Amino acid sequence: MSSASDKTPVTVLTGYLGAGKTTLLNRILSEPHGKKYAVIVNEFGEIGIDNDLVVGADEEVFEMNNGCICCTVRGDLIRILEGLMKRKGKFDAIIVETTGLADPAPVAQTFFIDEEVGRKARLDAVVTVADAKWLTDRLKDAPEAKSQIAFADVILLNKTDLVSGEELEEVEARIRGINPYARIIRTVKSAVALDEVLDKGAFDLDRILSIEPAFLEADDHDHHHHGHDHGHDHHHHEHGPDCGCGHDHHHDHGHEKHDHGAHAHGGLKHYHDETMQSVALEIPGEVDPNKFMPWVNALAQSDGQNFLRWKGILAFKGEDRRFVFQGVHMILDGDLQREWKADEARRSKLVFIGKELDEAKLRREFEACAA
Ligand SMILES: Nc1nc2c(ncn2[C@@H]2O[C@H](COP(=O)(O)OP(=O)(O)OP(=O)(O)O)[C@@H](O)[C@H]2O)c(=O)[nH]1
Repeated sequence: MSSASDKTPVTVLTGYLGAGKTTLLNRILSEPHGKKYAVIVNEFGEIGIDNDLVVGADEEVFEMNNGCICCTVRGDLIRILEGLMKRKGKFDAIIVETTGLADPAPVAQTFFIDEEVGRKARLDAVVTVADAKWLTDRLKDAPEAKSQIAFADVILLNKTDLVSGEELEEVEARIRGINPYARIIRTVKSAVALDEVLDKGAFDLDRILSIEPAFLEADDHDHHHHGHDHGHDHHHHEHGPDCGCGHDHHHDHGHEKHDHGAHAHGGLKHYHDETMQSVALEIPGEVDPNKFMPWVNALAQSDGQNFLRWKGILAFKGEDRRFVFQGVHMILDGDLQREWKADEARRSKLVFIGKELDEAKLRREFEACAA
C-alpha cells in the first residue's frame, strides 16, 4: 500500500466559461515555486486556442482536444494520467484544467474509480473559479455552473473589481447556499497565494458522498461510450461523429427529458447544457485591426448577451506580436503578447461559445476583417 504522500497530487481546476481559470493557471506556472507541474488542458472548440494561451505551453501542457473532459474522462484523461505516472519523478503535481462547460464530478470520480490512476495519484482539491459578475445569472440557467460550485473545495470568487460590495455579498451568499463548506477567496485576476490552492489535501470524499451518494459507483460506460446518447450538442460544431467525446452527438438531441439536464453516468448525475454551441473561425493570414476592433466592439453591443465566451489569437497586419483577444459577454479584453515564432504560420483564429450563434454571419463578418 502506498501512503497518500507517495501519490502525485492532482488539482482539478474548474469554473464556468471565462471565469479566470487560464489566468490562474498562468499565475501558477509563472510563479517561482520551484516545482514542476504537468498540466492537462481540455479544449473546447475545434481549433486549439486554450493551449496557446497557457504560458510555457511548450513542455508541460497536454491537450485533450475536441471533446468535453467529463465525457472523455475515462478515455483520454486516464491515458494521459497513466502516461504521466510512468514518468513519475518528473512532476511534483498535476493540474487538470477543465472546460468551462464540464461537470467536475466525473473528473473527480476518476481518481477513486480507476484503480491504476488511484494507486498513483490522489485528488488534492477541486478548485473552482467563479465570475463575481456573471455567476448569479449562470446559476439560474447553467446546471454545470452549479455543479462546479457544489464540488469545490476552494472557490476563487474572481473579478471582484467588476461588482459592487453589495453584489459581492449577494453572490457569495448564493455560493454559500450551494456549498457551505468550501473556502471562498475573493480575487482580482485570480491573484491568490499558491498555497491557498495547491497541495491542500482538501478533497473531502465524505462530503461529496453526501451530495452524490453514487459517487463511487462505477458504471458500464467506463471504458467505452458506444451508443450512449448523451443528448448534448455543445461542441458538435464542425466535429464529425468522432469528435473524441465518445458520444454520439448527432442523434436524438434533447430527445430524452432529463431532470434539470442531468445525465446518468453510473449513478452519478452528469450535467450538460444542451443549447450550447461553439463556432470556430480561422483566416489563413492576417487581419486588419482597423476593421477587426470596430467589428468586435459593435458585436459586443449587439450580440454580447449570447456570447458566453469568445476568444481569439490574431495576426495583425504589420505586427510582430500575436494579438490575444478575450471576451466574456460584452466585456472585451485584448493584448499584444509574445512574438510570432519563425516557424509559426501567421493565422488568425476566433472561437465563440454561446447560444443562438449565427455562424454564417460571424464567418462572413470575420472574413471581411482580413488584411
Ligand atoms: N475585470 C477582470 N477581468 C478578469 C479578471 N480575471 C480574469 N479576467 C479576464 O477575463 C477573461 C477570461 O479569463 P480566462 O482566465 O481566460 O478565463 P477562463 O476561465 O480560462 O476561460 P475559458 O477557458 O474560456 O473558460 C480574460 O479577458 C481575463 O483577462 C478579474 O479579476 N477582473
